[in-house]
Formats: sequence, structure tokens, C-alpha cells
Amino acid sequence: MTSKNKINEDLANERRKCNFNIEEVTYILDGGKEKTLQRKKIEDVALNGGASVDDIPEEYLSARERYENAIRKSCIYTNIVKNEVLEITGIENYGSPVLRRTGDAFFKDISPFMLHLGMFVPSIIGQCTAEQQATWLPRALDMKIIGAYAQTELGHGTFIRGLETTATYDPETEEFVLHSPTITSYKWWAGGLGRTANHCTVVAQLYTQGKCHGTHLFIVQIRDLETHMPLPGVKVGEIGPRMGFNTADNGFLGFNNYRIPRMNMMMKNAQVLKDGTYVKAARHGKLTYGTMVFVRVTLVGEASFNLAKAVTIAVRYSAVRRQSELRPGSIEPQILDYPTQQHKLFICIATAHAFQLTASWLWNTFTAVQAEMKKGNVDTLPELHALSSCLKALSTSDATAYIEQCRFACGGHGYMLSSNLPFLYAFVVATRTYEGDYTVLLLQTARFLVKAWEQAESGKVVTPTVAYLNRHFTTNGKMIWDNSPEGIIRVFQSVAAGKISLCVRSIRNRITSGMDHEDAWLMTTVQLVNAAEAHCRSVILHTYWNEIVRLTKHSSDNVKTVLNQLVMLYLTYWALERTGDLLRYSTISENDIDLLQRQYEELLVKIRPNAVGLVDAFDIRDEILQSTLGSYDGRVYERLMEEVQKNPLNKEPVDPSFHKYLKPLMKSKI
Ligand SMILES: CCCCCCCCCCCCC/C=C/C(=O)SCCNC(=O)CCNC(=O)[C@H](O)C(C)(C)COP(=O)(O)OP(=O)(O)OC[C@H]1O[C@@H](n2cnc3c(N)ncnc32)[C@H](O)[C@@H]1OP(=O)(O)O
Ligand SMILES: Cc1cc2nc3c(=O)[nH]c(=O)nc-3n(C[C@H](O)[C@H](O)[C@H](O)COP(=O)(O)OP(=O)(O)OC[C@H]3O[C@@H](n4cnc5c(N)ncnc54)[C@H](O)[C@@H]3O)c2cc1C
Repeated sequence: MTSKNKINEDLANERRKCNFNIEEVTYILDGGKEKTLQRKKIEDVALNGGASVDDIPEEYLSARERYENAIRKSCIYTNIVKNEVLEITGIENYGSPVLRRTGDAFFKDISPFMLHLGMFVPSIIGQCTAEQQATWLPRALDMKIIGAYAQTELGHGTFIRGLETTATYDPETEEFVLHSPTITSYKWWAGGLGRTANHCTVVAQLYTQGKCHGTHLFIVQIRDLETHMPLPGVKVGEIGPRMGFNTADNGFLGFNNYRIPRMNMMMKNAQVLKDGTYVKAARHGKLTYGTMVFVRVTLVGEASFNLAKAVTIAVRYSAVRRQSELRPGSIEPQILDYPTQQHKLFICIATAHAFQLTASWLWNTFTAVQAEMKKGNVDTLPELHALSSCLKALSTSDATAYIEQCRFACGGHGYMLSSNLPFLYAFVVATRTYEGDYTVLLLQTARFLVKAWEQAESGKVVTPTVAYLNRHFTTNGKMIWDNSPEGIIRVFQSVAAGKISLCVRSIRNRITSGMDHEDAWLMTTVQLVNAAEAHCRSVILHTYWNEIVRLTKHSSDNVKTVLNQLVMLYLTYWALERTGDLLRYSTISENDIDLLQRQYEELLVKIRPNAVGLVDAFDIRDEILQSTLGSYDGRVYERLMEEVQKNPLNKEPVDPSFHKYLKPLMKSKI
């Protein structure tokens, strides 16, 4: 073995200690052996050309160079996908998470094509009629047209009903006239819009026959397909440097009485006829928000994957890194041996599992609701909206906090861009805001919870994810504390029920004392967010536990044991995090809390020997991790030194600025 492919001795030892079958866990996380094999096949085809490697790391490039480089790599990757990967996987895999994640090997930051596949194409699939899809979808999938999703404006993101861009129907020419009447009506933020897209989905207020019918979606060509020049009446550009997403050319867009054909309105859920008659969406008023629901569902899996990357980096690094002395003169321990380090990292492994299994469950719920809606039944949509809203909010918020924790766990080296942890953080922290801000989405879930509470109060049976509310009305007093997984979950459900109950009481008391409903709701929103968070925690705990029980039924004993230890760690961690709530809503005692703490510390000890095996089971290739600290071989220090050689500042022994500025300064007199 050369030093280049030699595995770090500490890491090799960790792998020898691992007592479970790593592949078995990978299969569980991927959703089955076949899925793992297909993922590996895709990765082999897409990554073995080595096209991902930049001669100069992208962080050293100027804004222009970075963008051009991102486009170059997006085209290379798209060609590989079109010509090689889809040959073996089929076109239905075009937008699959596996392909999105494999693409991470090409970009430390973001592909300018991400919104094309992530939202433009889904908006065509979800919002267009079959006839419209036949017109647009093949061209979009073949990249003959490249799109963005332009909804947010300079003045409004959250409040979609407040968007100001207008689309006014002109029956004379059978066209819509798009217009940006104010500065705040300019579209702002859409990824890929600034420099790359030649089309986009535009969300605008629809006017026909003198009446406004609210926001609707339109497909709009914004640039000439030959010259890429913005079309007359279109003003488009890039919004400027951001915390992350700097290769995604997030853009602005304004229209000056810009005309598009009638059939460019996405007409699956509402139509404007030739004469201007508006035909209302028959089934549900919010079906035009469907693309957002789809993306929120996919973001739970994204949160899991990015957290899995961060913790893979941090655990491998913590096995390689030695620091301090436990006793005078003793060998410096691996930092992974410190219980405080285990406390930082093992919860991240468990959370990545919890979110991955919850994401798959949510995806199945989403497809089941879609199937019902195809049959004309929209009854399950409110529950899906409530679930996808809170799960998106919590998974992105927790993943953000834990990725930062992984960076802290890597000390100074975690601050290096080459560790990839700062990029991961900058990418994931945005997901807490986009596709619906954290607070705003939890308040959407709270609306659903209050209604469900009122139904349960009146004796009606409520939907499965809030079924615990029915129990709330049949049991008296605090929930009996029980340290079993099912017991902890029941207590978390009681916490949620108790908090929702307090919200309802607050709202009612405020109304009784003279407030109108809107003000009473507004004054209660701090509690409502808290209640929605508690509900969502109980959903995640419940789903994670249920899925582990179901998926490990036929697993080997050691896999069962280690996955059980992780889920128990997760349940115990959250019970300890929420002792205040547990004291308020259950019979838990001081003694029970002491026991929980001991149980938690014992779990850290049990998981420790399998920690590296557990992150290896995420099976994230080095090309995708893109980290000096987290590679499979653990050559941390060598890779940090190799990176230094790529730094353009080190190309010449003396920087020109020395002669230009420093020397004159040194020579000048005070
Ligand atoms: C290669 C593969 C690619 C894969 C890619 C994976 C990664 C993808 C990355 C994608 C990157 C994305 C980048 C970012 C993109 C964006 O951010 S796009 C813009 C997103 N914007 C938002 O999310 C805005 C958030 N705001 C809203 O959603 C809404 O305005 C609101 C907050 C929900 C309020 O809407 P409003 O119309 O005012 O409704 P309300 O009055 O509050 O509620 C009325 C009732 O409607 C119900 N409802 C609301 N929304 C929905 C919905 N979506 N579905 C169903 N029902 C809904 C609401 O609950 C109310 O119900 P009742 O209580 O019964 O009255
Ligand atoms: C990296 C990135 C990429 C994006 N990509 C796209 C894209 O491709 N296409 C697109 O259309 N948009 C995109 N967006 C925009 C994004 O969807 C919005 O920024 C997001 O929905 C939040 O809206 P806002 O910016 O208007 O925030 P605001 O709504 O102004 O929120 C500001 C604060 O006010 C609070 N707040 C707002 N309303 C309420 C309320 N009713 N109750 C309580 N608190 C409230 C929020 O909680 C938040 O703390 C992107 C944003 C980012 C950061």
C-alpha cells in the first residue's frame, strides 16, 4: 500500500471493533438491498469519470469564474445523466434524490440547474394538464428549455396572497399580460433565474373580466433560446452574494406589459377560457400550492442526507484526532473517547436515521394522498399539509443545529472550507427559511391541531397522526411515566395534547375577555408554535420507533441491537431535553430523571465501539463528502497539507502586494 491509499491506523482499528454488518444497515437506510445496489450502480456510472475534480477548488474562484465553472460542471453532469445513467435506470429516475445527491460530487455549493429539476419540472408535472405536459415536459427533461420557480417577490415571500405581479387576460389576442407594477413586485430569490434559466414558472395574481382570482402559475419564456438575451419587456439579473447558494444564480425578474399565450397558464386546477371566463378549481382552494408541498416533503430527506454527511466527517475525524491527556504521561486519547464528544455526535447519527425513516414514511403518505386526489378525494390534504409543514420545519432546523455541532466537534479544522462543514451549514441553514419559514410553517400545523383538538373535544374520531388527542379526553390527569419506548412516546403525545389544550384555553379566554378571534390567535402564537413543535417531535419519535421495529424484524441480532441502542438514545436524549415538559404533563419523578440520565450515559458507552461503523453505513462516497477531514481513509493531516498546495496565494514566494503596499509602509516615517 502506498501512503496515498493507506488507511489511518486509528480508523482501521475502529473498523475492526465494529460488531455489526454494515451493509445490512445501509440497506435499511436506503429502503432495501435493491435500492442500495441501484444507488451504487448510479454512483459508479456517474462518478467514475472523475469529472468532479476541480484543478482549483471553487472557493478560490471569482464570482464570475465560479458561476461559469458551476455551469460547466452542471452540463458535464447532465450529459452523464442523460447519456449514461438514465440508460440504466430509466427516465423516471430523472428527479430522484439519488441523482441529486450524486450531483453533490460535482458541486461544493449548488448546481444552477437544481431549481430546474427541483421545482420547475415538478410544477409542470403537478400543475399542468396532460396536454400542457406533453408540450413542456419532454423539452424540460431534455434540457431544451431550462427553468426556474419565480414565486417570491422583493416585498413578499411568506404571504403568497400578497404577491403583486399581475397576469391580466386579454381576450382580443388570447394572451396574458404580465406586469410588475411596483418595485416590491419584482421577483426575487428564484434559483437559476439570474443567468441560467430561459423559462420560469411565474406566480402572479390572475385578472380576467375585470376580476382578480388570486395567485396562479404561468410558464414564461424570459430569454431568447439562441442568443440568451432577455426578451423585450423582461428585466432579469442576479441578486448578489449570499451566505451560501453562491453558484445558484438566484435572480430578480420584472415584467413590463409582457405578453404570453393563454395556454401558458398552468391549467390543471383552474382554467381561463378563450373568452376570459374563469373556471374555478373544483376540489380544493390551495392545490396551486402543490409544488411547495412536494418540495417540503423532499426536504426532510435532504435534511437527513446532509446531516449524515456532516456526522460522517465529524465521527471519522474524531477517531483520527488525538488531543489532551487523561492522566499525566498517558497516550493522548482519540477525541471520540470523550463522552462530551459522543454526546455531540451520536445524537446526530440517530437524528439522521430518524429523519431518513420519517422522510420515507412521509413520502409514502404523500403518494397515497396524491392517489386519493387523482380520484377526486381531497379529504387527506389538510393532514398532509400539516405534517409536511411541521416536518420540514423541524428537520431543517434540527439538521442546521446539528451540522453546526459537527463543525464545533471538529475544532479549528472544522472551520476550514476544505472540511466541507461550512458549505453544508450554509446550504442547510437556508432550508429553514426557504419553501416556507420555520415559524410560519409551524403556525400552519397549529391551525390544523387546534381544529383537530376541537373535533376530539366534541367526541369525533380524528385522523391518525393526532389520534392521541382522542385519548387526551378519555384519560384523567397526568400521563403515567413509563420508561419503555412506547411509554416515552405516549408521554410526548401527552405533552403535545397538553400544549394544544393550553393554546385553545388561551384563545378562548382572550375571546371571552373581549378580543376578536384574530387578535386572540395572534397573542397565542408563541404557544402555538411551541405546541406544533411538540406535536412534530411526537410524530418523529413515534415514526422512528415504529419503523425501526418494522424494518429490523428480520435483521441479524447485532444490527437489531445497535439500531435499538440508537433509537433509545434518541428517545432518552429528547426526554432529557424536555424534562420541564415531562414534569408538567406526566408523573415523572426526580428519580426517574436520574435514571434517564444514567441510561443515556450508558448508551453512549455502548454505541462508542460501533460509531465509525455506523457512519460508514451511510455509505457516502469520498467524492460526495468532499472533505479533508472525513474521507474513508482518514488521511486528515495529509489532505489538509495537499489542499494548501492548491491555494493560489502560495503560488509565488512573495506576493506582489508586498512591493506595492507593505514595503512602502515599512519604509515610511511616522
Ligand atoms: C434532481 C432532483 C432534485 C431534487 C431536489 C430536492 C431539493 C429541492 C431543493 C429545492 C430548493 C428550493 C429553493 C427554494 C424555493 C422556494 O423557496 S419557492 C417559494 C416557497 N414559498 C413558500 O413556501 C411560501 C410560504 N407561504 C405559504 O405557503 C402560504 O402563503 C401560507 C403561509 C401557507 C399562507 O397561505 P394563505 O393562502 O394565506 O393561507 P392561509 O389563509 O394561511 O390558510 C388558508 C387555508 O389553506 C390551508 N393551506 C395553506 N397552504 C396549504 C397547502 N399547501 N396545502 C393545503 N392546504 C393549505 C391552510 O392550512 C388553511 O386551512 P384552514 O385552516 O382549514 O383554513
Ligand atoms: C437560498 C434561498 C433560495 C430561495 N429560492 C427561492 C426560489 O427558488 N423561488 C422562490 O420563489 N423563492 C425562493 N426563496 C425565497 C423563500 O421562499 C422565502 O425567503 C421564504 O419563503 C421566506 O419568506 P420571506 O423572505 O418573505 O420572509 P418573511 O415572511 O419576510 O419572514 C421574515 C420573518 O417574519 C416572520 N413572519 C412572517 N410572516 C409571519 C406570520 N404570518 N406570523 C409570524 N411570523 C411571520 C418569519 O417567521 C421571519 O422570522 C429562496 C430563499 C432563499 C434564502
